[in-house]
Amino acid sequence: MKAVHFGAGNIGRGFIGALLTKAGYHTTFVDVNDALIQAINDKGTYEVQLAGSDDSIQVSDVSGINSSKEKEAVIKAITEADLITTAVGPAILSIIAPLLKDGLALRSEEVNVIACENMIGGSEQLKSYVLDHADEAEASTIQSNVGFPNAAVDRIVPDQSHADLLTVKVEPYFEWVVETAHIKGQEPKVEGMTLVEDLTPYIERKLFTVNTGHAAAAYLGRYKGHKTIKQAMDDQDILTKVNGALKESGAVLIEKYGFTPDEHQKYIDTIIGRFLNPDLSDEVTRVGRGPIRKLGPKDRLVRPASEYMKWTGKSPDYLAEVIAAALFYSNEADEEAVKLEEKAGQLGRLGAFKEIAELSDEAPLVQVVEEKLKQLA
Ligand SMILES: NC(=O)C1=CN([C@@H]2O[C@H](COP(=O)(O)OP(=O)(O)OC[C@H]3O[C@@H](n4cnc5c(N)ncnc54)[C@H](O)[C@@H]3O)[C@@H](O)[C@H]2O)C=CC1
Ligand SMILES: O=P(O)(O)OC[C@H]1O[C@](O)(CO)[C@@H](O)[C@@H]1O
Repeated sequence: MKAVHFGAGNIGRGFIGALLTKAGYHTTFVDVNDALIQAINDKGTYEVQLAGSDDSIQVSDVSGINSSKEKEAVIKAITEADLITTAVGPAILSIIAPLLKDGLALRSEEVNVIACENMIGGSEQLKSYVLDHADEAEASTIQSNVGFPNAAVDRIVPDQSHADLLTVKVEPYFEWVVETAHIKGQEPKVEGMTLVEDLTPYIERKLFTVNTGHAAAAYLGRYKGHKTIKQAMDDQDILTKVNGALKESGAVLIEKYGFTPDEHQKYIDTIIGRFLNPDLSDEVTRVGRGPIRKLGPKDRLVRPASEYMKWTGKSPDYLAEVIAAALFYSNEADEEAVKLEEKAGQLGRLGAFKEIAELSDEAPLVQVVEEKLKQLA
């Protein structure tokens, strides 16, 4: 069996690629990072270290293609693949779409494309980008043959620094949930992949707990000058606020999806334990990366804060403080952080927030964030 995986980064090598290989797939990584691709092809194997133990997994039977240099090779790999996955980041899905379209349009057999990104509806979004580049005949072929099932992926994989470029250290915990609704042909059989009929409760619980809590630690931590998530979480004031933010997002999840308060609290506690893992050094700048995306209307901060107001009628004080801290976020190495600062310079922080979160002056959340901005200023 052959898999093509776009993005040989942290999640690509440390999570999806490792599971695909274990399930018996030869995995071809497609990436634009030449050093990574060369190393994959030179070695044909890499190590995944499990944080907190001496255990590691040797991932073999892998190869790589540099998509900026070898487009025809990528197209060929797509036409031969039994499964296609991505972990490139939400903003890159539109960039890989034209090449993906070229390969998918040549297929006569069914295949599934699973976007493993931190976003709701990632695979469907990728499908729409792919179809944007297809003519009528290509679109018809792709609609008939290609499934784009949505997925949720959860495993903390920090940025890496090892003597071997390919080695990747991951937390032992992982969850990969794929929705069956849009699968074409046979369901993929990958140990560690859970198939569900309705992904919504899984993706929302994950995005609005793991990612909301992580973002809270990152933005509050950065605001107070902490370097890593662990350092931020060891600050009692931040720990209290992260728990507060998760109580607010949790209240919505419990109402909407019927999780019991006890089971949801256990889920939160497990996640807090994961953030405190002493064997993973995760920089607040990695977790806070892309603040404009993270302040978007459907993402991990604004969506739960707005829904908390709607479902409980109460003020989302903790989430609003995290949003305010995010509006103070600064990192000159992060393109979105630079843009956010420019926008805040032009419109003021509240103005920038309204534009990014697509909220009007009258939106109740805007008023709460305004108060929190005054307190942080
Ligand atoms: N790192 C983590 O703990 C987790 C990350 N995710 C999600 O997984 C996705 C990937 O994240 P990471 O692996 O952390 O990022 P990463 O930055 O380590 O990996 C992304 C890879 O995509 C490659 N890439 C960029 N442009 C490309 C293009 N045009 N074609 C092919 N490859 C391209 C990059 O060179 C890089 O190797 C994101 O959506 C992230 O939200 C989800 C769960 C956990
Ligand atoms: O990958 P993103 O969406 O930029 O956000 C970082 C977040 O994603 C993760 O990498 C994995 O869920 C978390 O570590 C963190 O919450």
